[in-house]
Amino acid sequence: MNRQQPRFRNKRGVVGVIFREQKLLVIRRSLTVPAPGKLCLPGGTIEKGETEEFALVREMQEELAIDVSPIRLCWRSVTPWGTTLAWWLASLAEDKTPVANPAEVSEVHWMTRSQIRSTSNMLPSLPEFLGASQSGEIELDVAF
Ligand SMILES: Nc1nc2c([nH]c(=O)n2[C@H]2C[C@H](O)[C@@H](COP(=O)(O)OP(=O)(O)OP(=O)(O)O)O2)c(=O)[nH]1
Repeated sequence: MNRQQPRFRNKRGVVGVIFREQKLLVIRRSLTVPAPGKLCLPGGTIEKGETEEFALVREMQEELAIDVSPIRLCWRSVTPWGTTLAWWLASLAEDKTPVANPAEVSEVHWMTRSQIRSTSNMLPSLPEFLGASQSGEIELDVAF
């Protein structure tokens, strides 16, 4: 048979790393999306043809109704299910308040490292991110 193998392409995601007063913007996923109720950072799938920065800005708008400015990529990781994630530092104007889009997000919090550590039910990438930033593998622009 002369049929081409379908080309396997892993899903790609982008994650927003956004600080305010040395606290990290964290969300809890809604009950109607994959990984319902898990704590994680805001983000989502990079659509075909999008740059990472464009997907970042779009996802922050969709999930939290905020306009963020991408600063720089700070980490790349791969989930246990094969999604590659681009973690982008981004800034948010001080007078802007994230508002959860309930279709995707059930809670929004600004959290310290220890507050996140003492919370349960999170995506595995979140403690991995904390560990990598603590070990110096990830360089952040704030004390966290
Ligand atoms: N948003 C987000 N996704 C994460 C994190 N860690 C992690 O492994 N993921 C995974 C879960 C999904 O497999 C993938 C994309 O996230 P998602 O579930 O929010 O996006 P989605 O596919 O529903 O796409 P979309 O509708 O939001 O565009 O990345 C994280 O901290 N934040």
